[in-house]
Amino acid sequence: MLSIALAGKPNAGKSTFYTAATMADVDVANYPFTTIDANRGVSYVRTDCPCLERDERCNADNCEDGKRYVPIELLDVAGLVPGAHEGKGLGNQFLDELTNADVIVNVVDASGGTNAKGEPVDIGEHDPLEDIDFIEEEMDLWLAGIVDRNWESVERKSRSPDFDIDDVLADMLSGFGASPKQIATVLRELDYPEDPIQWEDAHREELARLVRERTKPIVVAANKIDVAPEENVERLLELDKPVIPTTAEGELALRRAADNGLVDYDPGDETLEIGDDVNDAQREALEDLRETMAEWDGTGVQGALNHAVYDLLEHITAYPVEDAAKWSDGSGNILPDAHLLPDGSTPVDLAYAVHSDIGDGYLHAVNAKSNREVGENYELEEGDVIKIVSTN
Ligand SMILES: Nc1nc2c(ncn2[C@@H]2O[C@H](COP(=O)(O)OP(=O)(O)OP(=O)(O)O)[C@@H](O)[C@H]2O)c(=O)[nH]1
Repeated sequence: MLSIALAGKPNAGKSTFYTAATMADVDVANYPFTTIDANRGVSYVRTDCPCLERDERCNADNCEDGKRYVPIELLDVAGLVPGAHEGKGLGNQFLDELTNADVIVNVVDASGGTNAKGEPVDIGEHDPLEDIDFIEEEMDLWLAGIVDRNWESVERKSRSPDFDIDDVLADMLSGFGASPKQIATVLRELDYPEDPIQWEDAHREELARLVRERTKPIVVAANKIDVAPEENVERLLELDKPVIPTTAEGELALRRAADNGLVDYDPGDETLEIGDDVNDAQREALEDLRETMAEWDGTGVQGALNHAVYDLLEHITAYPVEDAAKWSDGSGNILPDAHLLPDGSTPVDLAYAVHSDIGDGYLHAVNAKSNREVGENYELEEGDVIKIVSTN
């Protein structure tokens, strides 16, 4: 399962974001990994279910009237502070945890109510723009430290006649989630001496930066938009980086209210409907929230997760079925499964995602929307419904 890590300074709102995003509703509570442990849970990205193209909505557990929720893993990486790579705060432990993630949501307190160390201050007192870069810098320095500590071994290996720097670095950085292909791309971008003995610190630092950029893309959640000065949010949005305005507290309140039947709201909706059973104070709070959502296109919590998976990681959602006419599995369940796959994936990749042991049992695939057979090199599109025909 794809893994998204929430990172950011203490008090930025990570735990609130995490609690809201992993809050199981009735349908998803049966999911086996809903709570893995305190900081690791299941959340969802939202997409349009292909059942919207049919007369009837599907009966999948994770489809709410055509709003399809596809599981991902969410990690809450508690308070990272500047200097973490030198062991400040809880330091390296958290950086270690980030290595398990495919993509990072950097939760920033856009209200300026949290200072550089993560302590609460008056709203507007701290400039949130100062909080943007430090996660990248901490990760870069930390990774550069790992490269540095391993460099003697690279130098040693370079004396072997079949030394290949791509292989040695891919091996060293695989624990960070870097694939051999990514390492090869990074090395093409990097200007470096042939002989590892001649590498300087600047080469290793640049290597670390490029590897981090490729393997850990970051989206900023400009959080606390319900109280943030608008100007702060606007300045964050002007950055040359992906930024999604969020109110984690608003999302949490809405999920709880929806659970209690007080509002009609599904995660990712841009607005909410207030029911009749609310008291005056609740109505006022919900109306305020509705105004904030109207200004920023929703609470942004679902938007940040979606941006991480669909835009930064460039994934698509594909739906394997056994019956191409009914779009169902063998027991008649319509569109029972949804798989997130990297853009450019083929039916063969989907077959492997469904049955990792398919081996060479793959025969062919049918696009259930067009009812046509598609070749092995067909590139899957968002929302494709595919029947895979195999020998097993
Ligand atoms: N107004 C407002 N407050 C928020 C929002 N999100 C979180 N908060 C508040 O900010 C404070 C800190 O939130 P947490 O979720 O505990 O922050 P954290 O980043 O997990 O902090 P650590 O656990 O210390 O790393 C709490 O009082 C939250 O209620 C938001 O969207 N709006």
